[in-house]
Amino acid sequence: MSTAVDASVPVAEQEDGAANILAGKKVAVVFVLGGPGSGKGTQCSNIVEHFGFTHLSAGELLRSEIKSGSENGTMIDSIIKEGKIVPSEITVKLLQEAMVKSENDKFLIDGFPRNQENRLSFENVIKISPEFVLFFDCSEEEMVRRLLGRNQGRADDNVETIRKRFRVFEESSLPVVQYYDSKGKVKKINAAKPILEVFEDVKTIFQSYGPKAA
Ligand SMILES: Nc1ncnc2c1ncn2[C@@H]1O[C@H](COP(=O)(O)OP(=O)(O)OP(=O)(O)O)[C@@H](O)[C@H]1O
Ligand SMILES: Nc1ccn([C@@H]2O[C@H](COP(=O)(O)O)[C@@H](O)[C@H]2O)c(=O)n1
Ligand SMILES: [Mg+2]
Repeated sequence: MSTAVDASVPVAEQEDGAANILAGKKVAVVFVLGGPGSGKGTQCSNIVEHFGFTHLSAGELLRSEIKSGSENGTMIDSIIKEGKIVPSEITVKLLQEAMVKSENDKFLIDGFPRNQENRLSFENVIKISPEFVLFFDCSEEEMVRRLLGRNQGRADDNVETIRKRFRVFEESSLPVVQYYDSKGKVKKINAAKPILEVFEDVKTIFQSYGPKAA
């Protein structure tokens, strides 16, 4: 049975970068951003393995919602195929449910916030400030090559939708990165290098979180 979500739970610690409380539990959040195909999911898997975070991909949660046959599934499906951004209340609710259900107290939130509406909705509902924002920087040319070679059967990995996703990334997601940069919270990674080299740089950033518990 899933735990009920109570958005009215008081949040005791709200300072920037501090651990916060979700449903009575102190949790730390890292937002993982970068263009489509920059390697967010790939590196999150490595971070989970080495540093014991729970990986929550907003895109995966939305794709699961489609597969579950939920009442919002058809709407989410058409938005994803258009490369657009799903209304924040849906995505934030899915993230909140996943966080409340998890036993972990440290989360990588991948592909979120995708726009300022996402950011404000998370701030207002979940009331947690990220420890930092991990930003994967990669050229569009390289990202297209990766997406077209991904072969995971994703409905949005086609040339037409990829073009739209890049436009949304530039117009809606980069301003979020700039917002967090102005707060000194962005840790930028050169994501154009091979996977293991990118992870060497990622490891340096996560060192203070210590190894995964045995
Ligand atoms: N540094 C890298 N060098 C070469 N290929 C990579 C690298 N990182 C990831 N890839 C490959 O590129 C593809 C996209 O990677 P991944 O799914 O991690 O990207 P993403 O940022 O999560 O994309 P999306 O936003 O579309 O979910 C995958 O096939 C992955 O194996
Ligand atoms: N915050 C988000 C995240 C994702 N989406 C939609 O899902 C698509 C796939 O996301 P990935 O991170 O897995 O690439 C994305 O293009 C959006 O359509 C969203 O709406 N909001
Ligand atoms: Mg991904």
